Amino acid sequence: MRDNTVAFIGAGNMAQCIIGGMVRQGYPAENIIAANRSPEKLDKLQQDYGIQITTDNLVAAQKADVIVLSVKPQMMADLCRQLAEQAPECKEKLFITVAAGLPVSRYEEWLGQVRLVRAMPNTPALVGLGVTGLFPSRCSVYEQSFTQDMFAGTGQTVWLEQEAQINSVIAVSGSAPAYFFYLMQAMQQVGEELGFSPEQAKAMVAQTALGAATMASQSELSFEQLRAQVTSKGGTTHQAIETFKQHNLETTVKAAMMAAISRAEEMAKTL
Ligand SMILES: NC(=O)C1=CN([C@@H]2O[C@H](COP(=O)(O)OP(=O)(O)OC[C@H]3O[C@@H](n4cnc5c(N)ncnc54)[C@H](OP(=O)(O)O)[C@@H]3O)[C@@H](O)[C@H]2O)C=CC1
Ligand SMILES: O=C(O)[C@@H]1CCC=N1
Repeated sequence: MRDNTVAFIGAGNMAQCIIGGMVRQGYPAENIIAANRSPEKLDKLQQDYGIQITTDNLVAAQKADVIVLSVKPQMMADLCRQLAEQAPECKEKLFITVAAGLPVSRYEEWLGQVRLVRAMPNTPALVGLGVTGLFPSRCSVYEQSFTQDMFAGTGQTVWLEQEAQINSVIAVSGSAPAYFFYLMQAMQQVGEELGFSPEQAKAMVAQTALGAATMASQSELSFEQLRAQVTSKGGTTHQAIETFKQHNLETTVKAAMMAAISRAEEMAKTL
C-alpha cells in the first residue's frame, strides 16, 4: 500500500504537517512528491524529509497514484481546472482534498466524476497527534483503506457518513488547535506581566497544556471530573473558574465553533 506515490499540490502549512507526520510514521519519503507554485517551501520540505519536489503541478500529478489537493479553497477552482484540462488522465486517480468548505459536488463540476475523499485534518498531524475527519465519494474499499493508512500515521481518524459532518469536524478539531494556541498565547502574556521571561512563561504554559491534554486523553474521568481534582473548595482555582463563568466562556466557545461552521457553509455557497 505504501508503494503508492502521493502528490501534495500546495505545500503550505497543512501539507507540511501531513507530510511530516507521514514520513515520521514510516511512509517512504521517495513515494511522496510536493508541488508548490513558489520554491522556498519545497526546498525546506526536501531538506527536512527527503521527499521529491517540483514547481510543476502537472509533473506531480502525473507521477502520482494519489493526488492531495492542499491549496486554499479560493485557489481550488483554478487548480482543478488546470488538472482537468492539462492532465485529463489524472481523473482516474484517487483525489484527496483537505480544503474547508468546498463540497464534493463542486469538485465534480471541475474534475468530473472522480473518486474523492474529503479530509479535514489538523496541524498536530505533524507530531502524530492529529485528528482527521474523512468523507469518501465513489471510492473503492482499497482506496478508503489506503486513505485510512495514510492519515492513521498522522493521528486519529474519524470516518463520516454525511458530508455535512465535515463542517462539524472543522469546528471540533480542524480549527481547534488555534483555539488552544490562542488561550496559551493569552496565558503566556499574563505570565510575562507577572514577571516571567517570555521563554519561562511559554514553557510553563506549554508544559501545563501538554500535561492536561495527556491526562485528559489517558484518563477515564470526564473533563469535568479532572477539573474538579484541581479545584479545592474555597481555593484559587474555584475563583479562576468562577471568573471564566462570569465572562461567559461557554457561550463564547459555542459562538466561536458555530462561527467556524457558518463560515464553511458560506464558502460552499460562494467559492
Ligand atoms: N492550516 C490548517 O490548520 C488546515 C488547513 N486546511 C485546509 O488546507 C488547505 C491549505 O491550507 P494551508 O496549508 O493552511 O494554506 P497555505 O497558504 O499555508 O498553503 C497553501 C499552499 O498552496 C500553494 N498554492 C496556491 N495555489 C497553488 C497552485 N495553483 N499550485 C500550486 N501551489 C499553489 C501556496 O503557494 P505559495 O507558497 O506561493 O503561497 C501555498 O504554499 C486549505 O484548503 C485549508 O482549508 C484543512 C485543515 C486544517
Ligand atoms: O482556517 C481554515 O479555514 C482552515 C480549515 C481548518 C483549519 N484551518
